Amino acid sequence: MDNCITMIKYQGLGNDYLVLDPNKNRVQLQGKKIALLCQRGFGLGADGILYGPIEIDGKMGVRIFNSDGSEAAISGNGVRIFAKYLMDHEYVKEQKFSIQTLSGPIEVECLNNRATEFRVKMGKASFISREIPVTGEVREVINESFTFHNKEYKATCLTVGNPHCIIFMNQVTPELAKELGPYVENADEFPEKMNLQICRKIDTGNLDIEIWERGSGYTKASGTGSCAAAVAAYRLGLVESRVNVNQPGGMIQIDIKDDDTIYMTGTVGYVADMSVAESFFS
Ligand SMILES: N[C@@H](CCC[C@H](N)C(=O)O)C(=O)O
Repeated sequence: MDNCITMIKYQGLGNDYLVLDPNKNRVQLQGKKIALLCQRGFGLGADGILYGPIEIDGKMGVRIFNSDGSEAAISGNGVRIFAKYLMDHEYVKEQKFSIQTLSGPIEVECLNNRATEFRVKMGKASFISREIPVTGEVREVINESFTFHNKEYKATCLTVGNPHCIIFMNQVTPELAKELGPYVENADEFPEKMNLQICRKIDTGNLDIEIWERGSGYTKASGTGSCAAAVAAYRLGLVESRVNVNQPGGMIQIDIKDDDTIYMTGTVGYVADMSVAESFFS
């Protein structure tokens, strides 16, 4: 049998990631191999891969890859999952610590003794076109008309370390997210592509979203997507500063502070240790 590489699968509200620890496996990650590993037919199946702990800017960090092999600067569910991995494998012993990502340092706090719930300081959002990015003159992209798949939509775009497009609707369904998602993800107005959340306001404390992720497609949950939907709804005066974001995989709670700092609270779960054929990496 091939020499095996160990990977550990976790999920955050059904948004599943494989953790590959280079300190335990001598392997190099390549984009096309990531896509193969994440396939749910020929591979292990996952929405992405978390590669770490590695050093980023001199601190303990993680690199985040989508299932198509593209790299993301940040993943909300991914950060909670990686925080659990670090505690499960005794890289950290404190309840509060920081994880370095390509989007910068992310402060996490473990909320229980089983390391299955975390509160994460996700930083601040920006609606400024140049920072998201969205093409055209520099402006805040709020309730702006876009045409996707020959139909006009009002969309609010923002970055929470990665780019998000929020479209409020009276009804959200997986089918609509899957139909609209690829057009939004690859629209010419979004030079670094785009994550889409279609969003329905339930009341001033609850939203319902369906998700199409840049580089991963339809997923059951998104931490950054939850942050983006909550902040967009708050900016539009639709919700209070504490919002439960409901999605197919469960609920993520978002708190927006007076200084606009976003906090995300949500659960994570261990799934399995997996031995992977070395041929996946050669
Ligand atoms: N599921 C993640 C988002 C992962 C990154 C996203 N696909 C991107 O490319 O920006 C989350 O929980 O935030």
